[in-house]
Amino acid sequence: MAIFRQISLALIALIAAFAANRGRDPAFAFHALLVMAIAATLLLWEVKRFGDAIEGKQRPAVQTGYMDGPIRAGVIATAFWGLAGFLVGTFIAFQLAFPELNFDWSEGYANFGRLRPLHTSAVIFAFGGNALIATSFYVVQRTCAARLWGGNLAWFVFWGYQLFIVLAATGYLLGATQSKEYAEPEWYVDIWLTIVWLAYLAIYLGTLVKRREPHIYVANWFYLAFIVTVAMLHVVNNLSLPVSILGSKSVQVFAGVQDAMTQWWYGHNAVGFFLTAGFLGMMYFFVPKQADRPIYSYKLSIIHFWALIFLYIWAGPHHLHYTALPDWASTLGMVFSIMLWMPSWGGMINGLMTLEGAWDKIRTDPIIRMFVASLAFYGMSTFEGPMMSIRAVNSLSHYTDWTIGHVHSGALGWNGLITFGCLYFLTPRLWGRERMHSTAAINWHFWLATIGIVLYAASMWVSGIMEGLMWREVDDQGFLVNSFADTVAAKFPMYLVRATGGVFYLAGAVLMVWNMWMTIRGPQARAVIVPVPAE
Ligand code: HEM
Ligand code: HEM
Ligand SMILES: [Cu+2]
Repeated sequence: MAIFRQISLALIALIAAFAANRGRDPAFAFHALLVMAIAATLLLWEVKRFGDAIEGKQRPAVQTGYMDGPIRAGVIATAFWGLAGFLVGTFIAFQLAFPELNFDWSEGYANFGRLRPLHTSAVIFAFGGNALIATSFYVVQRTCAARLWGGNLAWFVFWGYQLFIVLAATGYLLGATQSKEYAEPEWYVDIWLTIVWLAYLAIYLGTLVKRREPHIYVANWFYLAFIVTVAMLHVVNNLSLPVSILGSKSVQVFAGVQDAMTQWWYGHNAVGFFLTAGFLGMMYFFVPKQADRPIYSYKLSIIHFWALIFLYIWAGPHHLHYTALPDWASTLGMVFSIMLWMPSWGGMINGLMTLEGAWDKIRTDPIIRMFVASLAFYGMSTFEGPMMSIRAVNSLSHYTDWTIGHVHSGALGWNGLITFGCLYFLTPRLWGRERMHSTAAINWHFWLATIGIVLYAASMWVSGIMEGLMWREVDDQGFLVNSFADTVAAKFPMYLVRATGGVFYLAGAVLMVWNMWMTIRGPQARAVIVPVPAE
């Protein structure tokens, strides 16, 4: 086996070296070099291990308890990419307020157009994705009373996913993009992600199959729906033909309005299954755990699960109102979006009511407070979304900052806060510490993040509705009153407020990373935590 691995690594390094030499554009050549360097390093490491094994230097792997190594790595990666993504978000927020920040010397690498997809991918896929993979590995083992299936395959998923992130991010900076929002990476990066994702699915299913608990806890349903659906969305939306096997550019197999519809079927369900179903999986495990209460209603969780899965898939056309899309499709998207309000609030109510009998914890436990605020923002953005999907409302909100505000009340409020709560839950447990280093710092983080979100959302509502109304304004002769540049100038104060919100949010995250660092460095808890078969 070892010799087989070494031969494969050597072959990969060789092919990558050839591709780097013949690559047609800088992004492709750089990525080939990167893959070559990684394969060569792994090869050296393999050879060294091989030598150590022969000399009998290797210690036997610890085979007790759960497989928590990749989860610890995932917790660190989540915090790291979170910081990177928020930092870039704050920087592009300042770029929108002060265009001079698009420096001449960084034109073509760090101008707004290149950094914006870097931000969206960093926060959604790197921060959110690592949080989902790490928590899902934690939850599936605890609720199935089984170690992860596939052994070191979990490490392959962790490192393979980080490689995907680095390929995507450096690709954007070097100008490789297929120009599909939230699906910018080019063909070879997509193929790599497909391989990693199928391994992730195999681990998850394998662990469920070998479970020692007869019952499959509902959190696993949500995680599984997320993994399966994202695989399907990713493959279909990225069907494209490379122009050359030695270049990054590719051409979509769909054209025109079919391409647009496929893209927003993907884009909307990335929200529905990546940013919602997966995060609901988190909610169903970590909220009851932290509150020390059973979930409010198991029946409700099953009903809203199936309703959510069935309705989300049809709502994509609300991103394409008033386009070449046929009216019936646009109406269909609108109707399903409005119906979607009910299962969304079903989830929120189930999470919030789990605190029944433990409401006092909102006052005393800052982690619970984060979960509650997160659910409140989930409720808010899933009320706003159905409203914005109504064609008449969308004719005002579309293309404006209202959409940006909607995105971030969901992203910063719901996804961000629940992830922070989970990181605070996991860090002491995974490193065998009694508790987080500083509870006061968690409290501060909560307030900094909340103020940041409020500044962000409020400024974008004002600026969005203002610019929407300014675009529509006509004089008594029917001529437009405002030029486009007028609306941009009018938005300046709101852009400042939004960027300030970003600084608050980022500051909270810095505090969290410090707190995690101090916890991990701190003394081991006296009573060593013994793994419990099923929680
Ligand atoms: C410090 C925190 C953050 C700041 C300051 C920030 C700022 C920004 C800015 C300035 C834009 C571009 C808006 C435009 O083009 O007009 C943007 C877009 C976006 N951000 Fe953030 N962001 C932050 C955190 C996040 C997080 C945590 C997520 C997701 C989990 C997120 C997801 C997105 C998405 C999806 C878009 C694209 C929106 C669209 O095209 O409609 N952001 N962000
Ligand atoms: C019932 C639930 C929801 C519905 C019906 C809904 C509906 C909508 C609508 C109508 C738009 C504006 C489309 C446009 O005018 O271009 C939109 C944009 C968006 N929403 Fe939601 N939303 C929901 C929940 C959420 C949540 C919870 C999040 C984040 C966690 C989210 C993230 C986004 C993003 C990222 C966009 C911007 C897409 C783009 O780049 O243009 N949505 N949503
Ligand atoms: Cu949508």
